[in-house]
Amino acid sequence: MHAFSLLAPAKINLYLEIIGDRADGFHELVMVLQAISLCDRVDVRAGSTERIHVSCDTPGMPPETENLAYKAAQLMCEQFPAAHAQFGGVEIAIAKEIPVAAGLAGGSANAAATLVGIDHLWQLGLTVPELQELAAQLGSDVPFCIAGGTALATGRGECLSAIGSPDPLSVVLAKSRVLSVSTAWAYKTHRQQFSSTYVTRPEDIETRATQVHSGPLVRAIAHRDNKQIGNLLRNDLERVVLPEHTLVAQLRSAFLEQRVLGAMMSGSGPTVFALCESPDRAEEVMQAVRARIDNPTVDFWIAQLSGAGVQILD
Ligand SMILES: C[C@@](CO)(OP(=O)(O)O)[C@H](O)COP(=O)(O)OP(=O)(O)OC[C@H]1O[C@@H](n2ccc(N)nc2=O)[C@H](O)[C@@H]1O
Ligand SMILES: Nc1ncnc2c1ncn2[C@@H]1O[C@H](COP(=O)(O)OP(=O)(O)O)[C@@H](O)[C@H]1O
Repeated sequence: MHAFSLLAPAKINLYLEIIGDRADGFHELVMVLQAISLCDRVDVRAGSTERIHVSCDTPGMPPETENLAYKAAQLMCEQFPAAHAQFGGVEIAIAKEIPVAAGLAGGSANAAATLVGIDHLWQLGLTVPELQELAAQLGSDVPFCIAGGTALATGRGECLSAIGSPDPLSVVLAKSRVLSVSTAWAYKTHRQQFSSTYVTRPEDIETRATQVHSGPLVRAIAHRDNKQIGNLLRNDLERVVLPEHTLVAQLRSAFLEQRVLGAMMSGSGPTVFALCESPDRAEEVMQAVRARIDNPTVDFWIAQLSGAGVQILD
């Protein structure tokens, strides 16, 4: 085959606790990451020349060589020069459904799909852990995007362990088109304001990760206790983003007024999500929040929690 089409799912964070600083300048995290059914489509095909080419149907994307999919292809060319020489360059076409810079890991998902697509195109037969190791060189969230589903993520987000999966609950997403939050800014501001609470001893970091792994949220997920899952959502970055961006805080409150299972900002935002028991309930909640917020810059989506990662389409 000279071409593969892949689905690249977005993620939400059900849990994001900032534990401390890392020597590499990043933050030590404990997260529960959850794939959702909102997907980009990534087409990867053999190129007619040696070069990498990335096209995308969405305006406002970074220059081609800054695209995370380009960086993923470049990494594969560097790591597998013989396959690159044998099969030539790659052409990548991205059809975006996942909003850009939303806290939903759209770019990371595109990079993960590119790694999987090139693995197939060049018949490398890489394992999931091998793909995840390459993915970690591209960004903290990229390893998760390879296999998706539900996972506990530690380190800077790249160390993954499997946990149970929740019911395929419905999720309403809301994001303003005019708001953007820099991930680097969010973490830096958190450090400036809250580093006095950071844990520094490696054994304490380990203990905290273990506590979350065997703790209430992971148990609620394993028992499919939807009410508890909603109650136990946590995102430490809300402490810096909500005071700065009142619309994010308003969306979160408007969802909670609808008595959803739970509502929270995803990642560094600005997307806010709400968990609902069914697609009908999600539709009802979306209509009510849209009317309540009455802001034409806010877009809404309905999706489902998903057990999938990057998928190759037939
Ligand atoms: C906040 C989260 C939560 O899932 O997601 P998004 O909001 O980006 O979707 C992630 O931690 C983002 O992951 P990702 O978007 O892959 O981040 P990276 O490119 O690796 O890092 C972007 C910047 O965020 C900061 N960063 C990221 C991860 C981490 N553990 N500590 C950090 O301090 C660093 O300043 C880094 O330069
Ligand atoms: N393929 C891509 N899709 C989306 N954004 C990308 C992509 N490649 C690079 N980016 C850049 O990555 C940044 C983060 O975007 P994205 O991955 O969508 O969100 P987030 O990191 O908030 O989850 C954006 O500012 C965008 O310029």
